[in-house]
Amino acid sequence: MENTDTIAALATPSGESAIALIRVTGALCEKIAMEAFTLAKSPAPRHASYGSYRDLSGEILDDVVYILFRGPKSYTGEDVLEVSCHGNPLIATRLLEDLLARGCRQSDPGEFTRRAFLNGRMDLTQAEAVMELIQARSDRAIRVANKQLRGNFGRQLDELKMRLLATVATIEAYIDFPDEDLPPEQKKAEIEAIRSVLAFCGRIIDSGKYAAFLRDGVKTLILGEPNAGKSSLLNCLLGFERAIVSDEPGTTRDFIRERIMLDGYCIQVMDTAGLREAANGIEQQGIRKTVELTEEADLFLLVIDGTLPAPTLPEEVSRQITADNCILVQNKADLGALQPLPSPLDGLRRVTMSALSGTGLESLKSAAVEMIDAHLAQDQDDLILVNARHSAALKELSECLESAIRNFEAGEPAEFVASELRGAVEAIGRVLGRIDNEDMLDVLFSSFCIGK
Ligand SMILES: Nc1nc2c(c(=O)[nH]1)N(C=O)[C@@H](CNc1ccc(C(=O)N[C@@H](CCC(=O)O)C(=O)O)cc1)CN2
Ligand SMILES: Nc1nc2c(ncn2[C@@H]2O[C@H](COP(=O)(O)OP(=O)(O)OP(=O)(O)O)[C@@H](O)[C@H]2O)c(=O)[nH]1
Ligand SMILES: [Mg+2]
Repeated sequence: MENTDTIAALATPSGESAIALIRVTGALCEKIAMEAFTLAKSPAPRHASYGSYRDLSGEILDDVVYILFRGPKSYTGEDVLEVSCHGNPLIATRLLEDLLARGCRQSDPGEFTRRAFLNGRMDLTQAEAVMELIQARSDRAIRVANKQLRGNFGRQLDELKMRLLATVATIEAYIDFPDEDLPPEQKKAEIEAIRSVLAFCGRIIDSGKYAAFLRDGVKTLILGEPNAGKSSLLNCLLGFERAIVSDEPGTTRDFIRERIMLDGYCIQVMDTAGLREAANGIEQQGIRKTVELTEEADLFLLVIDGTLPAPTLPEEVSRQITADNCILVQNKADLGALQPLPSPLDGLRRVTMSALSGTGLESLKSAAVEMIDAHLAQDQDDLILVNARHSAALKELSECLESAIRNFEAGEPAEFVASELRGAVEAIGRVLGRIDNEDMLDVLFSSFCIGK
């Protein structure tokens, strides 16, 4: 086996805490446990024991709880020793130093999970899900990462692989009989089968957009004329006074970004400079930035002062707005009679509210969640946290499949089509982690925390 050395790391954040956990994995675990806890025989596997940890000089460092997992029934698939000490960073550091003195090496980032992967405990999509889970910023992101950690994506890819291999088998069965061709009916069915794999692949690639929502939050831009109450709305959504509010038009110049949670979604809300033509100098720069931001926004909250005639939006902005991605917030409803809406604004979903008093805020929140559910989020059940590595491999896979379909239809030799499909099967294998490239693993696992 390539990983024979024993590695150790603090698995909990450094700093004062109730308990700190140090994890060790590799061949030395059992020996270390017996020596540090002065045991006559090996501790029962997967059994929590209380004991005094003595360093190499025999001094007691702390009274701890420890567990020895015997490989392969452990997180990494090798022997694992976990030591929970009192959560003083000085104690944890001394324990770790003693483990190093006993022959362990400080682990690299992600090295425990890398070993779990290399020892066949999980495929690469599951290893990636571990990191997604740790970094998830919303309940929904956690739910999706958890599914992926349980092997959801891997199973879907396996299914695609089986379907392609079935087609390869059918095609190859005819290679041995040069005088016989695949019957046209069957050829059609096989091409259909490849097409359905291709479509599935396309859906996974497309869901990358939603994966980005889960990772970074739905990018939501608060837009509108100066003084409409955009900054008041931001403050109202956040529940604290984040942005400066004043009755002077042109108050907000630089955009302000904050995160909120709405029904398990992470929302990245941005308050922007009010749009108007008369502006100059710094305000004009702020407006240019607002227009730039509209290009990458997922959702718009268009705020208007409901008591004034509705504004006309700059063309670059109105181009980005549709009934599927924009909520019209008719603000200042507390001031009484609201002006009628001109077209095309009357086609937008509308919420009447007062950012000053908070009336209508709940309707705005539910309208936003409904819009995300209906138009932005898709296929939530089978969702995958698509990353750049997956997209690249899936695009390669799609190209193999497209080319196989083309050549199959053009009547190219069966061997040729079959070999292209085998190429596609290999591309699936690469997503799962059957890879020939250590460097790629280095890059992937280096983004993990130490001790994970
Ligand atoms: N103390 C502790 N808590 C932890 C972890 C850990 O490593 N240690 N984990 C680390 O991320 C997560 C849990 N993941 C784990 C995954 C597999 C095994 C394990 O021992 N698997 C064995 C036995 C399975 C069984 O008994 O059903 C196996 O798969 O063979 C342990 C933890 C979160 N909490
Ligand atoms: N009555 C009433 N006043 C409001 C409401 N919302 C905002 N205002 C007032 O409208 C003025 C402008 O509010 P802001 O939130 O600063 O407006 P803005 O859209 O951010 O303005 P700029 O940053 O200049 O583009 C302030 O005096 C607010 O107190 C509301 O719902 N009702
Ligand atoms: Mg403002």
